[in-house]
Amino acid sequence: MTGDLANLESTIQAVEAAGVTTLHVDILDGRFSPSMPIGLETAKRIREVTSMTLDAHVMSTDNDYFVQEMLNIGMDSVTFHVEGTRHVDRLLRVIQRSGAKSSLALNPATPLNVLDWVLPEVDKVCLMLINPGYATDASEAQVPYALKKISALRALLDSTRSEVVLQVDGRVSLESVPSLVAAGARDLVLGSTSLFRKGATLAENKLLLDVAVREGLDRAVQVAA
Ligand SMILES: O=C(CO)[C@H](O)[C@H](O)COP(=O)(O)O
Repeated sequence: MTGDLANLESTIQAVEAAGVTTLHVDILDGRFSPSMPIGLETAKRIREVTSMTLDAHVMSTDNDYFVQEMLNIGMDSVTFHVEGTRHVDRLLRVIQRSGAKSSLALNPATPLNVLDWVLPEVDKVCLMLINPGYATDASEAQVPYALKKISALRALLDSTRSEVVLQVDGRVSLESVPSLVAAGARDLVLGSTSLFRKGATLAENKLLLDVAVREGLDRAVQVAA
């Protein structure tokens, strides 16, 4: 949703040329939160024009419907929010049966204990660091407890030797990447303040991001030692 929505195909090509391998596709229904950047037909076209891995992030009040649509389109992984999903366990199984990777997203204020019973059932957890759907609202800032929440989930995953991927989404800025990675994030959704940061090309931003990730991983090793 932070790419050039009027020139999506060329934006996708530029992202791929910069060396990014996964495209995060934000699907909002305008009701879960008040924005609707990409419709189903656009999502289908994205699948047709790229062979990149597609990571669909469904933010809707009707997850049964939108998750199934994402699977029909051929998304490689599908994330949905626990908030507003009546049958979380069942929907995870629908995704697993399709062969796609399953992922749960948590709004900033949602406690980690909603994961208690389903953590072994997911491939990935997406921690929202802003309120979902408000990426184009400049006043929407990363929540101040982002690092604490990431560290808490990292500790939980490490304590059970879990291989569930810890993704973070929302104002993942070039400056914050080392701290986010050091805290335990391993999958970064790169938007307006990182890959699409103004004043530099996508390729330049990607190179800087690679350095920032390395710094974060080094810091994580130092803390563990
Ligand atoms: O899920 C999202 C919004 O709901 C976006 O993926 C996310 O906000 C990325 O945008 P930015 O990095 O610019 O905040």
